[in-house]
Amino acid sequence: MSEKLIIVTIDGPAGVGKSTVSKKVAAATGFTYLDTGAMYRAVGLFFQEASVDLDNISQVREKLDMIEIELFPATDEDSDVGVRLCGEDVSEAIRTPEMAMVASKVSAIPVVREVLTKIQREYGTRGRIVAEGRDTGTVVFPLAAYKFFLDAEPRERAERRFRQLKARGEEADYQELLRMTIERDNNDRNRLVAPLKQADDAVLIDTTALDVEEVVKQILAIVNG
Ligand SMILES: Nc1ncnc2c1ncn2[C@@H]1O[C@H](COP(=O)(O)OP(=O)(O)OP(=O)(O)O)[C@@H](O)[C@H]1O
Ligand SMILES: Nc1ccn([C@H]2C[C@H](O)[C@@H](COP(=O)(O)O)O2)c(=O)n1
Repeated sequence: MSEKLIIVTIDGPAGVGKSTVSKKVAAATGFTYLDTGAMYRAVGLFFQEASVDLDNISQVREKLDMIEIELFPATDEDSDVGVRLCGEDVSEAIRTPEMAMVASKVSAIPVVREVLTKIQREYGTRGRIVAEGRDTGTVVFPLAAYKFFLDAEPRERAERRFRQLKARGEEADYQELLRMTIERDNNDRNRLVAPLKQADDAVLIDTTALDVEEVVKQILAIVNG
């Protein structure tokens, strides 16, 4: 496969470190980072603000047709990618734990996945992409050159999110974060459409006892061959 078409996928459950690791891998390889979760979060915010009844598929379809999502690069390795929703910068609004739960709910709606997967694949045609999410290696880019599945114990992932929120000076309740992590895992793993699972040809990395740099090093050792 020509180098320009290479895609790297990094999937895994909530709070495992996908975004952090993907940004570092993208920076190290000069690839573009694609945060597919940000798209689901943006759709969740749009639906919440428009009071969309998620069980009303015709209303969901109608509102989906109105959505314009634009991702723009993070200002630095430690910040999240920016997102404009219908022209409005919602980069911070989509990053709350509550919005993560809304995103997890809307991501179970087939037509939402259909629309966002199409957009994600359009990004992929450019090649040299590090895509992270739940289904990037199983559904979005099944022919990706390198696939990784990051995992860690739920308590460790909730602890990581707790430390992340505290470092941002935000209020955080560990027990609530653990509950939300487990709920999101159940939603993402058990939904009928594009459930969270390791692609058969993905490299599994249990990050429970690894730090960020150790995970990035393992990935780059494979990608750089
Ligand atoms: N291997 C690791 N060891 C310790 N901390 C980690 C590790 N990987 C990531 N972290 C930290 O865990 C926190 C959550 O990471 P990140 O936001 O990248 O997770 P995520 O998988 O993208 O989560 P979500 O799917 O909920 O968006 C961050 O503060 C990050 O620095
Ligand atoms: N490829 C993806 C990415 C994300 N989702 C859903 C499931 C997550 O709980 C939610 C938020 O994602 P995050 O920003 O936490 O990675 O969006 C999905 O179904 N498929």
